[in-house]
Amino acid sequence: MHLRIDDIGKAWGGHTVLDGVSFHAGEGDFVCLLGPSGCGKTTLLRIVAGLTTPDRGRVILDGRDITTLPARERRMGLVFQSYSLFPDMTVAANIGYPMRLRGESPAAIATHTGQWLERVGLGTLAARFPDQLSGGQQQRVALARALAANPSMLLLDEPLSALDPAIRAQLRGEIRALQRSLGIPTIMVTHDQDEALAMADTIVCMNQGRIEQIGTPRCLYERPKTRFVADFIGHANLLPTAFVRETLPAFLERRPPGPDATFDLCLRPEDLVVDADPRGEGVIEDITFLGNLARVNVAWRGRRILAELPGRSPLVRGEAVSIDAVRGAWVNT
Ligand SMILES: Nc1ncnc2c1ncn2[C@@H]1O[C@H](COP(=O)(O)OP(=O)(O)OP(=O)(O)O)[C@@H](O)[C@H]1O
Repeated sequence: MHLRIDDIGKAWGGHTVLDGVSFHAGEGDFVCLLGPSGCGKTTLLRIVAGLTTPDRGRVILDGRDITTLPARERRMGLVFQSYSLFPDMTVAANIGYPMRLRGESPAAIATHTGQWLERVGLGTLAARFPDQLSGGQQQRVALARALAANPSMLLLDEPLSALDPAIRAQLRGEIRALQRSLGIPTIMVTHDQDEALAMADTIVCMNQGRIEQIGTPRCLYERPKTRFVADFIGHANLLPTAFVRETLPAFLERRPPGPDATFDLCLRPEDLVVDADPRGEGVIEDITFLGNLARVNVAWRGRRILAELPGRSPLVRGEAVSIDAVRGAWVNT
């Protein structure tokens, strides 16, 4: 299966929500639509699902234009933030529901339901009702129900955001492992950058209805193209070129910015080297010991820099330091 989104536009009541959005999801890809609240992620997912009609552009699945195809004919598995299970059906009946719709025999439904229950780790809970399950268990049921319909794609809208952090982290891994074993192309909406970095093969980073950048998690973190991406994914210390020229001349010589544009240097907290130095121009404002690393705020010529230093840093608050950068990315502003 291969999905191509081509130049999608959508407005609600004269307000543009999506403006020329294009990307593709290949065989087995896990794509995250990442961006702040209101940037159009859910609208885009609903357009893929066939629940919202775009004003312009096309949705192409395996070479076939499905832009106007009704949702029920698209065979897409959907999981939303709210669990949306049938409250008066047991776990087994919820999972078996799409198979019943397809007219499978009771024996086949029982066998397949059992297999799905095992796959999502709920083998012992088949007879329970949704209100007797934790949030994480309910999302596993929702996932199994979506997959039991044998969908061509899996579409997930903030499936983990109602769960507490420990379950969330565990389910991230489980969803990814299941998705990989099935090889089913998946699009997940999230506003959580950690979730996108941990789960995605490809991140589509959106801002105000447009795509800012598409790439692997590593690419977006290491080489953000815009200020928005640098700020939205991870922590970014953004330094204007003139400031870099004065403070990090050796770095500037090694890694000059490109021509004919305005650039800031994006330094991630772990890109910095901070050393005790009585003649240094930085001052440690604050230091937090985190076991395997120390997080420090440094006042540096009127700026505030966040650095993460490996190991058990001997630096103390108020100490003078010198600052250097081991790597960094130039970001167009
Ligand atoms: N059915 C609708 N009618 C009118 N406006 C809508 C409708 N659906 C979405 N919008 C508006 O479109 C914009 C984008 O909404 P959308 O839900 O796609 O964003 P989002 O990035 O998923 O945000 P969130 O993470 O908050 O859900 C918002 O301003 C929203 O109010």
